Amino acid sequence: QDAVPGVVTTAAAPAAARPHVVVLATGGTIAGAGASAMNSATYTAAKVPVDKLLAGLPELSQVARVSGEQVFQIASESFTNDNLLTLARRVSQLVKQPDVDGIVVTHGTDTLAETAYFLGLTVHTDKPIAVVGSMRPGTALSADGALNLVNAVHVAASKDARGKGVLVTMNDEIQTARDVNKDVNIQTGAFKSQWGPLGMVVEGRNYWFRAPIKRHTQQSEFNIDTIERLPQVDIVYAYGNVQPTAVQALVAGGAKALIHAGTGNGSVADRMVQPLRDAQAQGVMIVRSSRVPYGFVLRNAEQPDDKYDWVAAHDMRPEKARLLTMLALARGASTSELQRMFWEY
Ligand SMILES: NC(=O)CC[C@H](N)C(=O)O
Repeated sequence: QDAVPGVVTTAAAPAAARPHVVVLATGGTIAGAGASAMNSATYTAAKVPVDKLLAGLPELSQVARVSGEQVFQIASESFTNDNLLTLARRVSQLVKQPDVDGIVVTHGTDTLAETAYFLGLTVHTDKPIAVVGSMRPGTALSADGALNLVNAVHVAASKDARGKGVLVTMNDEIQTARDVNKDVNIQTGAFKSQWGPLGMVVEGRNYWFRAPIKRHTQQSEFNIDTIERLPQVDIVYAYGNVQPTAVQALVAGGAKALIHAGTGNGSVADRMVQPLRDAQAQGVMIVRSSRVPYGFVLRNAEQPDDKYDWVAAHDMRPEKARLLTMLALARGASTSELQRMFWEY
């Protein structure tokens, strides 16, 4: 066993032949605990430490040599840009180690898809990175975390998962980080992609049906090893009777870009167009996304993006559009470069 402080090795010897998977724990419901087995929705997230999580799953040792590190112990709605940078840097360090074959990140489900997309944009590796959470705490009846975690370790340990970027293993499905989102907030089948999962993992075997087509990991122009900080990018939500108050406050608060979570095909209320253009005149980039979860935003549909020099977020949800825009601005990208990135990533 490796005598690294804070690292627990749960696999039994002879482990050398098995792939080595590092589980980076960040909190969430997969580390949650409730008062009784009936508490499937009322419980405290981010309670159980990673060594206890791994020790409770002897099945893991059949899959891989597993070590665990507690990176954070938080609910994922509280994730900050600093958390993203810290986590991505640690993943990047680990994947460079020849003795590491794959990475699992355990995460609260609320912003799991954001973190997974960020890792896929910034970590350069062909080693599998599986991000996983659960919808029920381990103390609940029909808790889903145990199998989700075993599946994540299996995928992270798999040669056939190499080169497929960051994957999300929830509810027996293997999803690509780019496409997947939490679309249901109370059932175990919570993670969906409008373009469909890449495959499934069942009883320790991966069944693949397709591969990601968009740029990620090794083909990405972003690299966590060279990113020092992320610029402030905020989201403004569209709704009936919306007023420019939020736009003005966010610009005054230092936003370098605004993601407009528009109605329909990224439409913008007539009274919001000038406030957004005023923000832009102060150097704030404007990105048009949609609050509608499925479909995608087209350039120059609903608003004249060419004329205004606005960017269309394609099929990226506002919260994921924020991540790509931060990374683009950190590289000093122009609006046309950011538009290219929305087509490519
Ligand atoms: N199912 C969950 O993980 C939700 C718990 C918590 N809100 C989080 O995202 O961390």
